[in-house]
Amino acid sequence: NSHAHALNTVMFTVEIRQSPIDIVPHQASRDPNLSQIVLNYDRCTSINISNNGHSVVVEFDDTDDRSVIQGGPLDNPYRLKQFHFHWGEKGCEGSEHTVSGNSYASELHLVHWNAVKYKTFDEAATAPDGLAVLGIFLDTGDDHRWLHTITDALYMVKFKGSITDFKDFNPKCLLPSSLHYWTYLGSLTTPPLHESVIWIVLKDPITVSEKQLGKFRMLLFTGEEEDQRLRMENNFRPPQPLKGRKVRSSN
Ligand SMILES: Cc1cc(=S)c(O)co1
Ligand SMILES: [Zn+2]
Repeated sequence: NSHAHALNTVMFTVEIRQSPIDIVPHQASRDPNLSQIVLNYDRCTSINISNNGHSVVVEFDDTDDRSVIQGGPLDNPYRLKQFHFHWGEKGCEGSEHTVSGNSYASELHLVHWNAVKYKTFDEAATAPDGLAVLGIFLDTGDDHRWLHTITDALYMVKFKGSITDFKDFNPKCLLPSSLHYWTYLGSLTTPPLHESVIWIVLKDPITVSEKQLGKFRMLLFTGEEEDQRLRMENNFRPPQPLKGRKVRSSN
């Protein structure tokens, strides 16, 4: 009898540019050719806020170049698609990138995609120069005067799969005073971990209060219909091997 030979080829992806990483400032090379980054968010259109079971996400209208990031390591403008956060269960950890081994309480990711070279976000998300993610550290201290707009809406997206309108929010209010940054080539930090991200991590954190951060920890990983309720916390990936990559520093 004939043997059915299944041609099951096993595919291995070689992971050489994974994120996040530990950033060691004095090992980063100051690159005079690195211009400042420019954020043109004034005409941004926020649409909704949702809980996707990994984080809380605010999405934007990315059908044209109304809100883009450019300059720095980027060859062309990248369109703002969404922003989301990563956080811990207590103040001392929660960020994804670390600085000389030190974590911040949380990290905000503003996700942009290269609409000049690629037709859709999904196509860009698998290309080596497809995405540009701006990372901003959150430190704990005083209340952040604008973050309450987001934390006041979190009760509406407590459960995985929940979504609600979230209009007229401009994330420019979440930026620190300085746009000095580190940049390196990396990946998404959640599955499918595509190696498609040009990372731009701001050196200066913003400050938010423990009370405001605590509201993120009331979110759930689980859906309303599930009997198990799992608090959404520690949704951060630990630092990954640098594998010889160079981190550059803006002036
Ligand atoms: C697209 C995207 C980017 C990041 S950094 C994330 O955590 C999830 O999805
Ligand atoms: Zn992220």
